[in-house]
Amino acid sequence: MTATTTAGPLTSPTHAAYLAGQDPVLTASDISITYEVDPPVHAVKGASLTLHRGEILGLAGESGCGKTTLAYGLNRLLKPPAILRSGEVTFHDADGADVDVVGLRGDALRAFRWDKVSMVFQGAMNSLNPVISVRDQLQDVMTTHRPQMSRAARGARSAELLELVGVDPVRLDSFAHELSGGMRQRVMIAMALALNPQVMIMDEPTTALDVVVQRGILREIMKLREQFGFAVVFITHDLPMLLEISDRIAVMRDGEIVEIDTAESVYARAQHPYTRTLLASFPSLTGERGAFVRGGGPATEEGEES
Ligand SMILES: Nc1ncnc2c1ncn2[C@@H]1O[C@H](COP(=O)(O)OP(=O)(O)OP(=O)(O)O)[C@@H](O)[C@H]1O
Repeated sequence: MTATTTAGPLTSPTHAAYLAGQDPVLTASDISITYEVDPPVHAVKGASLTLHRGEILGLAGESGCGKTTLAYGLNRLLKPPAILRSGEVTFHDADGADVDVVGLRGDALRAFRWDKVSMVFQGAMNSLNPVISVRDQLQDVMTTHRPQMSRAARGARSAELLELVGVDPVRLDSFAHELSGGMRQRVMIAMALALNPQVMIMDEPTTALDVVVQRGILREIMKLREQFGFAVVFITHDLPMLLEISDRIAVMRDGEIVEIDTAESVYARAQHPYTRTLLASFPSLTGERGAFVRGGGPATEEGEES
């Protein structure tokens, strides 16, 4: 299989066939982001991506290649010294409206974040507020974004959210230090799910966790995606993990997306030398792949990680 373009990321006819039936939910074109430090760091250079409704798009690449910066750009979370130098981001709402994300300001921007596109940040499990209970942290999201919701409805939704992510609602009264790392991360995912977003951006959501806990959480994310149909941008340097969970994979190097294809094509016929180097750097890929997460088995229960 040969590359279809000389400029832009490498891709394949398999990818073109995959795209045929897809409905975009988020389109980013020609995104360039610079950290205005001395000397400036051009962290993202003309990256374009389309995320489709309900798909898991993996964003792979070594540490420092610009994955987090691009994700922040998609969700308008960049802070100085980061500057979006060029590019457009369009959110294609399920109600049919196209939203110019770069142009959003004030209340419209606050309403967009969490409501339409939510994010699970790198190291998020350590960003739970230590002096506020899980209940209050979950309810905070609803009080801010759904002020019309009754107290009873917020309470019921908080319990439901914990159940959805595989945490016993008895934990609503817990504080962060009383929870395992896996449980904390599940709570962060519950917060990101709270408003039924159409897109979730997950930046290394399981990297700090041991492998069994990691697997349990990945299975939960895939199950929730099936159930609610949100799309996911899943960011990690762990390419084998992405091969298991993603529909498509974009490979980023030095601020550019160098290859984008279906997970199957990346695994079987990676075209870019950098993608091949990344694949070769994971010896585990020579063995069985995907059996654990995709192959089912019981979802991880709370007790498994305590
Ligand atoms: N606040 C900052 N000021 C200056 N440069 C920065 C800043 N934050 C990130 N960078 C630089 O921008 C580039 C991209 O960083 P980014 O964190 O987006 O990469 P990444 O692929 O997400 O890596 P990691 O997985 O380690 O987070 C790197 O060269 C990084 O050093």
